[in-house]
Order: sequence, then C-alpha cells, then structure tokens
Amino acid sequence: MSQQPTIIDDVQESDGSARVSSTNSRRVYIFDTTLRDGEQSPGVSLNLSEKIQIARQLALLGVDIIEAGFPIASTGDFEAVRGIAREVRGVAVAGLARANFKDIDRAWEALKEAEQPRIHTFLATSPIHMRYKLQMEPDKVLEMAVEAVKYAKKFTSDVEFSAEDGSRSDLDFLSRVVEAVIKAGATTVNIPDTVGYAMPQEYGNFIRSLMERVPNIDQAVVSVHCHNDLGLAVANSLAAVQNGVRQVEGAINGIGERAGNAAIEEIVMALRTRKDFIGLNTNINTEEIYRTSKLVSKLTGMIVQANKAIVGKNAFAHESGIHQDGVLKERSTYEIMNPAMIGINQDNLVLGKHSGRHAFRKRLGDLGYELSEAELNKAFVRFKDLADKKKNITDRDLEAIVEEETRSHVPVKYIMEYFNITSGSTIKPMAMVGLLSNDLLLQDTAFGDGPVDAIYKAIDKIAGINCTLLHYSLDAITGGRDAQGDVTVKISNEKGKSFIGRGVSTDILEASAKAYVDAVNKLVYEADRREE
Ligand SMILES: CC(=O)SCCNC(=O)CCNC(=O)[C@H](O)C(C)(C)COP(=O)(O)OP(=O)(O)OC[C@H]1O[C@@H](n2cnc3c(N)ncnc32)[C@H](O)[C@@H]1OP(=O)(O)O
Ligand SMILES: CC(C)C(=O)C(=O)O
Ligand SMILES: [Mg+2]
Repeated sequence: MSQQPTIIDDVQESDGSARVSSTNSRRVYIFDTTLRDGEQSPGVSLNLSEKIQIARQLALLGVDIIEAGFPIASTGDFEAVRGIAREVRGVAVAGLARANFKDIDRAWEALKEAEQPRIHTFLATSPIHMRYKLQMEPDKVLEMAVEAVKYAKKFTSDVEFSAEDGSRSDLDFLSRVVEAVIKAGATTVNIPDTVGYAMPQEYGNFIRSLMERVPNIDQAVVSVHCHNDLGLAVANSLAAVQNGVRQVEGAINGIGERAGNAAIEEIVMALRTRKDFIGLNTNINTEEIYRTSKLVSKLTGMIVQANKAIVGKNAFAHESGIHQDGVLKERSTYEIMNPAMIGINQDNLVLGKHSGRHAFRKRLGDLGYELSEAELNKAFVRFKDLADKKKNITDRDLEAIVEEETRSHVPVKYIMEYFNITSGSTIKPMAMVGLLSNDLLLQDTAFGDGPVDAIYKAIDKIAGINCTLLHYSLDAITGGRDAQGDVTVKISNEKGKSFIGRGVSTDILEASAKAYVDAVNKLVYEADRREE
C-alpha cells in the first residue's frame, strides 16, 4: 500500500477556520452531502423542516461541512439551503452550483446568512462528459471552471470546485484544471469518482500523481466524493485519504444517486478503529452516529439493511453460541468496536437456534432468573425447540419457558371450553366465554374495546379476579396462511406480582384466550396458596 502522509498539526487561518495543506494534516474534514446527493436517491424528498432537523443532527454529529442542497434546482431546495444557513450554527454550510453565474447567484442568495458559507461549484472534466454531455472543448471547460470559481470568490472566501467524473479524466488535463482553479481562489478541490468506477489502488495512485503534478496543491484542501456502483465507495475514499486527501464527502447510511455515496459512518469508524494503520482523525462525535442514522432513515424512508456496517441492526449482534461465549468472556474476541462508541446501547446477544448455554444463562440472569443447573438444562432444551420453529426469540418467550419449567406444578383450575364474539363496525365488541372448572361449565359475557379485551373481561368475571394486563404479544410461529399464532401475555395481581401465560392456535383470538387463561391459572393458584 501507499506511503503514509507526513503528520503535523492543523493550522488555523486568520478567520478561525482550519485550512490546511492537504498532506500535512492529521485531520480529515467530513463533508456531508446527505441533504444534496443523498436526497438525489430515487424516491427521497425531504421537506424544509425535515432538512433542518437532519442538519441540526449533523451539526451535533460534528461534520465539518453540510451540503444543504442545490439552490437553483427548485424553490424547495433554495428554501432548505437558506433555512439551514440561517438556523444551523457551528458548521460550514455549502450550496451546489453549476459553473455558471445564474447558479452561483442563486446559491449565494441562499447561503449568505450562514456562519461559514461555502459555494460548491462543479464542472465535468472527463472526455466522455465533456464531449457528450457538456458538448464543449476541454479549453472551454477549463475557462468556465476558472470563471465560476472567480465569480464565486466575489461572495465568499470558501469556494469548492469539483471536477465531476474526475476519476475518468485525463490526468494532464485534470492537473491543469486543478492548478487553474486553485489559482482562481478555490480553497477545496474535489476529485469525484462520480460513477463509482475506480478501484482503490488505482484511485489512490491517481490522486497521489495529481497532487504531485499540481505545484500549488498545498493552497487547497484536496477532497474526494465516491459513489458506490461497485460497492467500493468507502474503500476508494480511504485509499484517497492514505494518499494525501484531507476532505471526504459522503452521506449518512450511504444514501445518494444510484447505488449511493460513501457512507460517512463507515469512513469515520474505519479511521477511528484503524488509527493505528492510517494515523488520521476526524472531528466526529461518534456517539451521535446511530441517532443520526436512525433519523435519516426515518425521514428519507430509506431502510438500513440489517447487515449494514456500523449502523445495521445486526452490526453488533452475535447469534452463534461460540461467538456469544467468546464475547461474554472478552468482548474483543468478536468485536472490533464498542457499540457504545456509535451510540448503540442495546444488548448485542441475540438468542436464536445457534445460541449456546452461556448466552442463555446470561440473558435469563439479566431478566432476573437464577436457575439451578438442572433447571437451566431443561429450559435450554425447550428454548432450542422453540428457536427451531420461531425466528425471533423474545424476552417474553424466555420468561414463558422459565415460568413453565419452574411453575409446571401449577394445577390447572380453568380450561378454555369455548368463546363467541359479537363484533362489527357499529357495535361494541361482546364476548361470551365458557371455562371448565372441576367439570363445571362456568359462563359469562362482557363488552370490551376490542374482541380480545372483551374475552379477557369475561374471563376476569368468571375467575372473579381483578388483574392488570402488562403485556400482550402475538407472533407467527410458522409462515404462510395457516401460520400458528403464538400469544404471550403478562398480567399482574393487585400486589404487583406478574404471571406469564402462553397460547398457540391458528385462530389468534383462541390463542389470545388460551394465553390469558394460562396466566390466570397461575395467578389464582398463587392467591389460593396465600389464603391457605
Ligand atoms: C454528479 C451530480 O450529482 S451533479 C448534480 C445533479 N443534481 C441534479 O441534477 C439535481 C438538480 N437538477 C435540476 O433541478 C435541474 O437539472 C437543473 C435545474 C439544475 C437544470 O435544469 P435544466 O435547465 O432544465 O437542464 P437539464 O437538467 O435538463 O440539463 C442540464 C444542463 O446543464 C448543463 N450542465 C451540466 N452540468 C453543468 C455544469 N457543471 N456547469 C454548467 N452547465 C452544466 C448541461 O450541459 C445541460 O445544458 P444544456 O441545457 O445546454 O444542454
Ligand atoms: C457534484 C459532484 C460533487 C457529484 O455529486 C459527483 O461528482 O458525484
Ligand atoms: Mg455525487
């Protein structure tokens, strides 16, 4: 791999902002484009208040620059950039503009109230884009790029120029463009891999060669902006960083045009976790990563895949017994990052059919159960049977297993005999329930807020109890139209003691009724014992 950059401290400019010569800093600037390129994801459209909410969270996360939008694109985009520029402090706010005066004027109009406004102007430099899209000769492109930067510079000292499709550009021509735009005043030059075509080593070498060729390169921060068409956006960004780049552009959760942008959370955590290897820092408050990811996912509607690095639901979950045992003994056996660093505080041991006794005992311990070795072994067998049938084993399932193991001696006072429901859109649901007790059929009726509630109230009347329903959950044990409904309820008596009940049936009302009767039997047994 390429050589490490020389490491010295950041320097502060007279305006207080850190502007550094690319290879000389330990610091990598994080330029977030979730609200611009991220919003270019098909199907994503954020309104003003959603964009401001995300921008505020990005500021908390500690990104250095928020690209808030492309002001000329629409009134909505203009207002979002202006709103963020006005309201979000402590971070640079950028607006995108094509290399023309009209776009730059509009961008400045939106940005002018920002604490640190940045105009980001761009123009493609690859033969394919210049010939077919722009339909311009390279010299004209160079001239337009310079004019755009000079014009933007009239408004703000902070001007970024992006050579769109930079990675597919001719190195000599690109070097001329980069040198010229820096001379014109660009303080950041970005070399995007616009179509996600580059390979990490190739891109790293390309960036290094470019930086070696441009004599005034030290007067600007060199940046990259990688797309994920071949799944290499993060790898390419890191290769560029290792070759001297000090600004990385990306989006939260990797959203963006087509296959998306480099995922900021992955770049940041790679730099943090492998600081021993790369030797560079960011200013990111990593504990805010998970919250930011959740917010972006919720507001954009772009679901994060479970196995997505850093922020996916499974990113820190261990399901296999051998891994769980290792993690319980020493986390670093299977965890290269502490999830708390990312702001994830959930339990990372997921119980399933591949789990072992160590994890099972630990979870039961967390739920407050201390089982003898024999009880644990019996419960573990039942747990494995259930895990073979059911994908997600919940804490309620575990409680039900333990309850059944440790309270299996509870005599069954009531047996569900039948229930009938009267329900409809214009009447309050009513249930008639029959329970057998010592061969006697006990019946009663009750109204409820729904059919399940009506059944439960009728059962309460028959058993003469007054209890509180603490929890109700319904899972499908098997898939398909004939799926078995598995209901777990948790009720408590007037002293606050809780009892779990379970019922299984293809009819979910029947499963609900059976679960409740099961819990009620435990509750009345406890009450009868107290009276004796
Ligand atoms: C790699 C990127 O992500 S670039 C950003 C992509 N994002 C977007 O395009 C989202 C916002 N875009 C829009 O709302 C619209 O495309 C607008 C408002 C910017 C422009 O709309 P229109 O004026 O109708 O033009 P349209 O989008 O059809 O075509 C783009 C025009 O800009 C030109 N152009 C493209 N890039 C640049 C550039 N960087 N600088 C100057 N001109 C450019 C094209 O050559 C084309 O010009 P032509 O009309 O002379 O052929
Ligand atoms: C506008 C530029 C930076 C871009 O989004 C790209 O090249 O992908
Ligand atoms: Mg892009």
